[in-house]
Amino acid sequence: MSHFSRALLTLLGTLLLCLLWTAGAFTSGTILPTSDVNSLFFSADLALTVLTFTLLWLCCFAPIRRPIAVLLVTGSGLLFLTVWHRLLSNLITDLPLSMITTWRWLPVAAVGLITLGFVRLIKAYRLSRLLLGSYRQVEHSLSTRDQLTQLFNRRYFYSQGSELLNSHQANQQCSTLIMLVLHNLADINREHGLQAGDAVLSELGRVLLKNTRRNDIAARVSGRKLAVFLPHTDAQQAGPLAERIVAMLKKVEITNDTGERELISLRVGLEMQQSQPGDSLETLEDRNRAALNRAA
Ligand SMILES: Nc1nc2c(ncn2[C@@H]2O[C@H](COP(=O)(O)OP(=O)(O)OP(=O)(O)O)[C@@H](O)[C@H]2O)c(=O)[nH]1
Repeated sequence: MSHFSRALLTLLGTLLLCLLWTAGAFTSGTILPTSDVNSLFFSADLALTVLTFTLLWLCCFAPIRRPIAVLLVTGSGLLFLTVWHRLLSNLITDLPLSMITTWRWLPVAAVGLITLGFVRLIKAYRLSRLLLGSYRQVEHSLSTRDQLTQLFNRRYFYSQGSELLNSHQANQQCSTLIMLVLHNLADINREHGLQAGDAVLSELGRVLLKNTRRNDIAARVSGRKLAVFLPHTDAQQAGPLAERIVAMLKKVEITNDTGERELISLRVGLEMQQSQPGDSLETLEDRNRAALNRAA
Protein backbone atom coordinates (compact mmCIF):
# COMPACT_ATOMS: atom_id res chain seq x y z
CA MET A 1 0.00 0.00 0.00
CA SER A 2 1.35 3.43 -0.90
CA HIS A 3 2.08 6.13 1.68
CA PHE A 4 -0.75 8.27 0.28
CA SER A 5 -3.37 5.46 0.50
CA ARG A 6 -2.26 4.61 4.06
CA ALA A 7 -2.55 8.25 5.11
CA LEU A 8 -5.96 8.61 3.47
CA LEU A 9 -7.25 5.42 5.11
CA THR A 10 -6.05 6.57 8.55
CA LEU A 11 -7.82 9.91 8.15
CA LEU A 12 -11.03 8.36 6.84
CA GLY A 13 -10.98 5.75 9.63
CA THR A 14 -10.57 8.47 12.27
CA LEU A 15 -13.39 10.54 10.76
CA LEU A 16 -15.66 7.46 10.62
CA LEU A 17 -14.91 6.77 14.29
CA CYS A 18 -15.84 10.38 15.11
CA LEU A 19 -19.05 10.08 13.11
CA LEU A 20 -20.10 6.86 14.90
CA TRP A 21 -19.12 8.38 18.23
CA THR A 22 -21.17 11.51 17.48
CA ALA A 23 -24.17 9.46 16.33
CA GLY A 24 -23.94 7.37 19.54
CA ALA A 25 -23.61 10.51 21.65
CA PHE A 26 -26.64 12.19 20.08
CA THR A 27 -28.83 9.07 20.46
CA SER A 28 -27.85 8.11 24.01
CA GLY A 29 -27.05 11.52 25.57
CA THR A 30 -29.22 14.51 26.44
CA ILE A 31 -29.01 17.37 23.98
CA LEU A 32 -28.66 20.73 25.70
CA PRO A 33 -30.95 23.61 24.68
CA THR A 34 -29.11 26.22 22.61
CA SER A 35 -29.43 28.80 25.39
CA ASP A 36 -27.39 26.54 27.72
CA VAL A 37 -24.51 26.14 25.29
CA ASN A 38 -21.52 28.24 26.28
CA SER A 39 -20.61 29.71 22.90
CA LEU A 40 -17.17 30.83 24.08
CA PHE A 41 -16.15 27.34 25.24
CA PHE A 42 -17.75 25.82 22.16
CA SER A 43 -15.82 28.14 19.81
CA ALA A 44 -12.57 27.49 21.68
CA ASP A 45 -13.11 23.71 21.47
CA LEU A 46 -14.06 23.99 17.80
CA ALA A 47 -10.82 25.85 17.07
CA LEU A 48 -8.90 23.21 19.02
CA THR A 49 -10.64 20.46 17.03
CA VAL A 50 -9.67 22.07 13.72
CA LEU A 51 -6.12 22.52 14.97
CA THR A 52 -5.71 18.93 16.12
CA PHE A 53 -7.27 17.62 12.92
CA THR A 54 -4.78 19.70 10.87
CA LEU A 55 -1.97 18.24 12.99
CA LEU A 56 -3.31 14.72 12.36
CA TRP A 57 -3.60 15.45 8.63
CA LEU A 58 -0.02 16.77 8.50
CA CYS A 59 1.31 13.78 10.44
CA CYS A 60 -0.53 11.36 8.15
CA PHE A 61 0.77 12.84 4.90
CA ALA A 62 4.24 13.97 6.00
CA PRO A 63 6.97 12.02 4.19
CA ILE A 64 8.61 10.63 7.32
CA ARG A 65 9.90 7.22 8.39
CA ARG A 66 7.24 4.70 9.48
CA PRO A 67 8.18 4.35 13.22
CA ILE A 68 8.14 8.15 13.67
CA ALA A 69 4.93 8.49 11.65
CA VAL A 70 3.22 5.83 13.84
CA LEU A 71 4.13 7.79 17.00
CA LEU A 72 2.95 11.12 15.57
CA VAL A 73 -0.25 9.78 13.98
CA THR A 74 -1.25 7.82 17.11
CA GLY A 75 -0.53 10.84 19.33
CA SER A 76 -2.31 13.37 17.16
CA GLY A 77 -5.22 10.92 16.51
CA LEU A 78 -5.77 10.43 20.26
CA LEU A 79 -5.53 14.17 20.83
CA PHE A 80 -8.06 14.83 18.09
CA LEU A 81 -10.54 12.29 19.52
CA THR A 82 -10.18 13.76 23.01
CA VAL A 83 -10.79 17.29 21.74
CA TRP A 84 -13.71 16.08 19.61
CA HIS A 85 -15.23 14.51 22.72
CA ARG A 86 -14.80 17.80 24.56
CA LEU A 87 -16.54 19.61 21.71
CA LEU A 88 -19.51 17.23 21.94
CA SER A 89 -19.69 17.68 25.71
CA ASN A 90 -20.55 21.36 25.03
CA LEU A 91 -23.75 20.22 23.28
CA ILE A 92 -24.70 16.99 25.04
CA THR A 93 -24.82 15.89 28.63
CA ASP A 94 -24.56 12.27 29.84
CA LEU A 95 -22.19 11.47 27.01
CA PRO A 96 -21.24 7.82 26.60
CA LEU A 97 -17.63 7.26 27.63
CA SER A 98 -17.71 10.63 29.35
CA MET A 99 -14.86 9.46 31.54
CA ILE A 100 -12.61 10.29 28.57
CA THR A 101 -12.87 13.97 29.41
CA THR A 102 -11.97 13.23 33.00
CA TRP A 103 -9.20 10.77 32.14
CA ARG A 104 -6.26 13.12 32.09
CA TRP A 105 -3.85 10.40 31.07
CA LEU A 106 -5.33 10.28 27.55
CA PRO A 107 -4.32 13.81 26.43
CA VAL A 108 -1.12 13.46 28.45
CA ALA A 109 -0.31 10.20 26.63
CA ALA A 110 -1.22 11.82 23.31
CA VAL A 111 1.03 14.84 23.92
CA GLY A 112 3.76 12.48 25.15
CA LEU A 113 3.59 10.43 21.95
CA ILE A 114 3.66 13.58 19.80
CA THR A 115 6.64 14.98 21.73
CA LEU A 116 8.49 11.68 21.40
CA GLY A 117 7.70 11.63 17.68
CA PHE A 118 9.01 15.17 17.21
CA VAL A 119 12.17 14.44 19.21
CA ARG A 120 12.85 11.42 16.98
CA LEU A 121 12.02 13.49 13.91
CA ILE A 122 14.57 16.16 14.88
CA LYS A 123 17.20 13.47 15.55
CA ALA A 124 16.49 11.82 12.19
CA TYR A 125 16.68 15.22 10.47
CA ARG A 126 20.03 15.99 12.11
CA LEU A 127 21.36 12.57 11.12
CA SER A 128 20.22 12.99 7.54
CA ARG A 129 21.88 16.45 7.40
CA LEU A 130 25.06 14.88 8.71
CA LEU A 131 24.92 12.08 6.15
CA LEU A 132 24.15 14.53 3.36
CA GLY A 133 27.10 16.68 4.46
CA SER A 134 29.51 13.74 4.41
CA TYR A 135 28.06 12.52 1.10
CA ARG A 136 28.72 15.96 -0.41
CA GLN A 137 32.23 15.92 1.03
CA VAL A 138 32.92 12.51 -0.51
CA GLU A 139 31.40 13.64 -3.81
CA HIS A 140 33.53 16.79 -3.80
CA SER A 141 36.65 14.83 -2.95
CA LEU A 142 35.95 12.28 -5.72
CA SER A 143 35.54 15.01 -8.31
CA THR A 144 38.47 17.19 -7.27
CA ARG A 145 41.09 14.88 -5.72
CA ASP A 146 43.32 12.08 -6.88
CA GLN A 147 42.25 9.21 -4.63
CA LEU A 148 45.73 7.66 -4.35
CA THR A 149 47.68 10.74 -3.26
CA GLN A 150 44.78 12.86 -1.96
CA LEU A 151 46.30 15.72 -3.96
CA PHE A 152 44.04 17.74 -6.27
CA ASN A 153 43.49 16.19 -9.68
CA ARG A 154 44.57 17.63 -13.03
CA ARG A 155 41.13 19.08 -13.83
CA TYR A 156 40.90 20.98 -10.54
CA PHE A 157 44.52 22.10 -10.84
CA TYR A 158 43.87 23.71 -14.22
CA SER A 159 40.53 25.29 -13.43
CA GLN A 160 41.49 26.76 -10.04
CA GLY A 161 45.15 27.41 -10.85
CA SER A 162 44.32 29.32 -14.04
CA GLU A 163 41.75 31.40 -12.21
CA LEU A 164 44.20 32.29 -9.43
CA LEU A 165 47.05 33.01 -11.85
CA ASN A 166 44.84 35.30 -13.95
CA SER A 167 43.62 37.26 -10.96
CA HIS A 168 47.17 37.68 -9.64
CA GLN A 169 48.43 38.69 -13.10
CA ALA A 170 45.71 41.34 -13.20
CA ASN A 171 47.11 42.75 -9.92
CA GLN A 172 50.71 42.57 -11.20
CA GLN A 173 51.57 39.89 -8.67
CA CYS A 174 53.63 36.87 -9.57
CA SER A 175 53.05 33.21 -8.75
CA THR A 176 55.32 30.19 -8.88
CA LEU A 177 54.76 26.71 -10.21
CA ILE A 178 56.85 23.87 -8.78
CA MET A 179 56.83 20.60 -10.70
CA LEU A 180 58.15 17.25 -9.53
CA VAL A 181 58.67 14.06 -11.41
CA LEU A 182 59.32 10.70 -9.81
CA HIS A 183 61.88 9.40 -12.31
CA ASN A 184 62.21 5.90 -10.89
CA LEU A 185 58.51 5.06 -10.41
CA ALA A 186 58.61 2.41 -13.16
CA ASP A 187 61.72 0.85 -11.54
CA ILE A 188 60.03 0.83 -8.13
CA ASN A 189 56.99 -0.91 -9.65
CA ARG A 190 59.20 -3.48 -11.31
CA GLU A 191 61.47 -4.18 -8.34
CA HIS A 192 59.09 -3.85 -5.41
CA GLY A 193 55.63 -4.31 -6.91
CA LEU A 194 52.80 -1.94 -7.89
CA GLN A 195 51.64 -1.66 -4.30
CA ALA A 196 55.04 -0.21 -3.38
CA GLY A 197 54.79 2.28 -6.27
CA ASP A 198 51.35 3.31 -5.03
CA ALA A 199 52.64 3.67 -1.47
CA VAL A 200 55.48 5.91 -2.66
CA LEU A 201 53.04 8.11 -4.59
CA SER A 202 50.75 8.38 -1.59
CA GLU A 203 53.74 9.30 0.62
CA LEU A 204 54.68 12.00 -1.89
CA GLY A 205 51.14 13.31 -1.66
CA ARG A 206 51.32 13.34 2.14
CA VAL A 207 54.60 15.29 2.12
CA LEU A 208 53.25 17.88 -0.33
CA LEU A 209 50.00 18.34 1.57
CA LYS A 210 51.88 18.71 4.85
CA ASN A 211 54.24 21.33 3.48
CA THR A 212 51.91 23.54 1.48
CA ARG A 213 49.69 26.37 2.59
CA ARG A 214 45.91 26.50 2.45
CA ASN A 215 45.84 28.58 -0.72
CA ASP A 216 48.49 26.57 -2.59
CA ILE A 217 47.27 23.97 -5.06
CA ALA A 218 49.21 20.72 -4.78
CA ALA A 219 48.09 18.34 -7.52
CA ARG A 220 48.92 15.12 -9.32
CA VAL A 221 49.01 16.21 -12.94
CA SER A 222 49.94 12.87 -14.53
CA GLY A 223 51.07 9.37 -13.58
CA ARG A 224 54.39 10.33 -12.06
CA LYS A 225 54.27 14.14 -12.15
CA LEU A 226 53.12 16.37 -9.34
CA ALA A 227 52.71 20.13 -9.27
CA VAL A 228 52.42 22.78 -6.61
CA PHE A 229 51.00 26.13 -7.63
CA LEU A 230 52.00 28.86 -5.18
CA PRO A 231 49.89 31.96 -5.70
CA HIS A 232 51.28 35.36 -4.81
CA THR A 233 54.76 33.83 -4.32
CA ASP A 234 57.99 34.51 -6.24
CA ALA A 235 60.70 31.93 -6.96
CA GLN A 236 62.88 33.25 -4.12
CA GLN A 237 60.09 32.74 -1.59
CA ALA A 238 59.31 29.30 -3.05
CA GLY A 239 62.96 28.18 -2.78
CA PRO A 240 62.91 26.97 0.86
CA LEU A 241 59.76 24.92 0.24
CA ALA A 242 61.33 23.28 -2.84
CA GLU A 243 64.48 22.45 -0.85
CA ARG A 244 62.44 21.03 2.00
CA ILE A 245 60.43 18.82 -0.36
CA VAL A 246 63.56 17.52 -2.10
CA ALA A 247 65.19 16.78 1.26
CA MET A 248 62.14 14.89 2.50
CA LEU A 249 61.77 12.89 -0.68
CA LYS A 250 65.18 11.26 -0.88
CA LYS A 251 63.98 8.04 0.74
CA VAL A 252 60.60 6.87 1.95
CA GLU A 253 59.59 3.91 4.08
CA ILE A 254 56.69 1.88 2.70
CA THR A 255 54.96 -1.45 3.21
CA ASN A 256 55.63 -3.73 0.24
CA ASP A 257 53.38 -6.41 -1.37
CA THR A 258 54.45 -9.00 1.25
CA GLY A 259 53.60 -6.66 4.14
CA GLU A 260 57.20 -5.85 5.12
CA ARG A 261 58.51 -2.34 5.82
CA GLU A 262 61.02 -1.24 3.22
CA LEU A 263 63.13 1.87 2.68
CA ILE A 264 62.99 2.98 -0.94
CA SER A 265 65.31 5.46 -2.62
CA LEU A 266 63.57 8.00 -4.81
CA ARG A 267 64.86 9.87 -7.81
CA VAL A 268 62.80 13.02 -7.73
CA GLY A 269 63.34 15.81 -10.25
CA LEU A 270 62.12 19.25 -9.22
CA GLU A 271 61.90 22.47 -11.19
CA MET A 272 60.12 25.72 -10.58
CA GLN A 273 59.11 28.66 -12.71
CA GLN A 274 58.00 32.09 -11.63
CA SER A 275 55.21 33.56 -13.73
CA GLN A 276 56.01 36.37 -16.14
CA PRO A 277 53.41 38.90 -17.31
CA GLY A 278 51.11 37.23 -19.86
CA ASP A 279 51.95 33.65 -18.79
CA SER A 280 49.21 31.06 -18.59
CA LEU A 281 49.35 27.99 -16.38
CA GLU A 282 50.01 25.89 -19.50
CA THR A 283 53.05 27.96 -20.50
CA LEU A 284 54.38 27.76 -16.96
CA GLU A 285 53.91 23.98 -17.02
CA ASP A 286 55.58 23.70 -20.46
CA ARG A 287 58.64 25.60 -19.23
CA ASN A 288 58.82 23.35 -16.18
CA ARG A 289 58.47 20.17 -18.28
CA ALA A 290 61.22 21.32 -20.62
CA ALA A 291 63.49 22.06 -17.65
CA LEU A 292 62.71 18.65 -16.12
CA ASN A 293 63.49 16.90 -19.42
CA ARG A 294 66.78 18.77 -19.73
CA ALA A 295 67.76 17.84 -16.17
CA ALA A 296 66.76 14.14 -16.53
N1 LIG B 1 52.30 2.16 -8.86
C1 LIG B 1 51.86 3.08 -9.73
N2 LIG B 1 52.57 3.36 -10.83
C2 LIG B 1 52.13 4.28 -11.70
C3 LIG B 1 50.93 4.98 -11.48
N3 LIG B 1 50.71 5.85 -12.50
C4 LIG B 1 51.77 5.69 -13.33
N4 LIG B 1 52.61 4.77 -12.85
C5 LIG B 1 53.86 4.27 -13.48
O1 LIG B 1 54.69 5.36 -13.79
C6 LIG B 1 55.29 5.17 -15.06
C7 LIG B 1 55.03 6.37 -15.92
O2 LIG B 1 53.62 6.51 -16.06
P1 LIG B 1 52.95 7.64 -16.98
O3 LIG B 1 51.48 7.56 -16.80
O4 LIG B 1 53.53 7.57 -18.36
O5 LIG B 1 53.47 8.94 -16.25
P2 LIG B 1 53.63 10.38 -16.85
O6 LIG B 1 53.68 11.31 -15.69
O7 LIG B 1 52.59 10.64 -17.89
O8 LIG B 1 55.07 10.32 -17.47
P3 LIG B 1 55.53 10.79 -18.92
O9 LIG B 1 54.92 9.81 -19.88
O10 LIG B 1 57.03 10.74 -18.88
O11 LIG B 1 55.02 12.20 -19.09
C8 LIG B 1 54.72 3.88 -15.63
O12 LIG B 1 55.65 2.84 -15.46
C9 LIG B 1 53.52 3.58 -14.79
O13 LIG B 1 53.39 2.22 -14.54
C10 LIG B 1 50.15 4.67 -10.30
O14 LIG B 1 49.09 5.21 -10.00
N5 LIG B 1 50.66 3.72 -9.46
